[in-house]
Amino acid sequence: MLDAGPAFYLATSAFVLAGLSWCRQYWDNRSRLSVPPGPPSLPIIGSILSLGDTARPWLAFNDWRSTYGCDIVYARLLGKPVVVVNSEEVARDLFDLRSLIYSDKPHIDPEDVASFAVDFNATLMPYGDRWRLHRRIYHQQFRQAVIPSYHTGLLYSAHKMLFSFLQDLTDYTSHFQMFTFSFLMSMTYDYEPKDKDDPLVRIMQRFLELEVTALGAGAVIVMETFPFLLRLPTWFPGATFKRASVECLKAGQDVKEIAFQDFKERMMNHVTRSCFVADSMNKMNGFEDSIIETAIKETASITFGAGSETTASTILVFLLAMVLHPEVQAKAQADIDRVIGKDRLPDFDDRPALPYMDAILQETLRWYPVAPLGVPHATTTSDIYNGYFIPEGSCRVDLPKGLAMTHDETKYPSPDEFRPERFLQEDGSLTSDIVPLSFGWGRRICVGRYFADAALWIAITSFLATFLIHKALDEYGEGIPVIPKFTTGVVMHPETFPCRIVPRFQGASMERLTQLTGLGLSVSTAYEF
Ligand code: HEM
Repeated sequence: MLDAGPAFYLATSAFVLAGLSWCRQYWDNRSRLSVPPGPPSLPIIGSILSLGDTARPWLAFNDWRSTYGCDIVYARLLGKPVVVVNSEEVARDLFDLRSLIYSDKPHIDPEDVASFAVDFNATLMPYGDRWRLHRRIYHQQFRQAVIPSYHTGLLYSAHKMLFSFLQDLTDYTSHFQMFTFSFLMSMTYDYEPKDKDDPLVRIMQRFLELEVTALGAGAVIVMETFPFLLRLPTWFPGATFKRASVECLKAGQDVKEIAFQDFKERMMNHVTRSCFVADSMNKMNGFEDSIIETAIKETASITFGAGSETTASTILVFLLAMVLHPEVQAKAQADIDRVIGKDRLPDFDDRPALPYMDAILQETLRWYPVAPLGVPHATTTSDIYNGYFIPEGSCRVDLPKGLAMTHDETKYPSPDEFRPERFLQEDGSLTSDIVPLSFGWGRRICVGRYFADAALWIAITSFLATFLIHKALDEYGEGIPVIPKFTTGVVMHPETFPCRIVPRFQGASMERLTQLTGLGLSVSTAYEF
């Protein structure tokens, strides 16, 4: 090789020079390139004034798309660079095709107590080895192929939800919440919560509340990505925030340890069945390897937070759509009666024969995505996209899928209307559009999406098979109008609305439901509220 001669050295030098010249040109271009268009920026506050309703930033993000005529918009918000991705095409290009650059998450200041409180949450975890291990554990348990193994458990939780409705036809929010608590706790720890006050549920909820509303996921995302949201309102003074951080740290310990230790004790006594923790510990040798055991403990503790509010909120959106659209409800119930009849309840085997129910589910996810901003991604290096410079590191890349993507008029005409038909072909079969938009993108796409899909389908189909929902009546017997209003936050849901839920069939009773479910449930074993 050393004797390769002048030709070799000349070729090598030419190659190196060409490389250097390319790099030079690249850096020169980069320094000349501008960031994507966006709202005017003032010193210190950046573009906050252009946001309008700061509690619903996705509305402004969506407007910026037409104002700046671009699907990718750049803004500085109180010193933080934010790149807003406003179309499916750009999201696919960046998050799917350039996932190596766009899979990080906004970094939480390590000095902050909050960073310890939520550092085991995969949703917020920096892109790296720890996240990869967590993702592998989730993937093993939630990949599409294993979802049928959860069907029996999901069906059981859905049937319990029906019993709860028969007991109390008014408290629909609690029934949907309890449905999610039931399937998440039994799927994760083989633990069946007795009621909303169940001690393990309370521990999980306490952490979730602190994480979402007081501190963690919600506030950290808000703090890191939309700090203007924190600075504007007066109800979030610094002292409260510090106290909440410490509380969240303690709650985070509880959420990891208590349910896991409870599970281990039951396992020692050989009274546990297959579930997320049991299967992961067995498959990955968690009993021998403390790093694996810790990762399983952490991943398990997050399933409740990641899956409960998102799923229950989506079912509430469905309920709102049904009260506003009796014609959709009637069509779905006619389908259910035709396929299933009245002598049994829906099962997962019925799903292929009920495309209209799937269309309702897809339309629900599209109409009001419950996580309209998704969870922000961050770039690990700078990038050039379509001639625009995307800054490195601290750049937060947001996903306002709430409106820009799921309400894209070219793809979904009259996007504010609830029309399940948009997901059906002329012959009544489903289109290939499955709205993955609600579940994120690329390597960080929601790892529980197939599981959530199964849970949502069985919940809404079982509900429509058994109950009717109407407008509530005023004192004159007139229907009370329902005006949709939504909470704000990282996960949002419809505010409580008046409605009247009634059993579909005469003679619907606990006994009849016991017969139909075949699970031996009775008044005494249904949830108590
Ligand atoms: C309707 C229900 C659900 C919705 C709308 C939803 C939505 C999302 C979204 C938007 C993300 C962020 C994706 C991104 O960063 O691009 C996410 C991440 C995640 N979700 Fe879900 N989710 C749902 C249910 C669930 C369930 C049932 C589970 C688990 C049992 C789950 C577990 C997770 C986890 C672990 C992540 C973090 C993934 C990662 O960063 O690698 N989700 N979800």
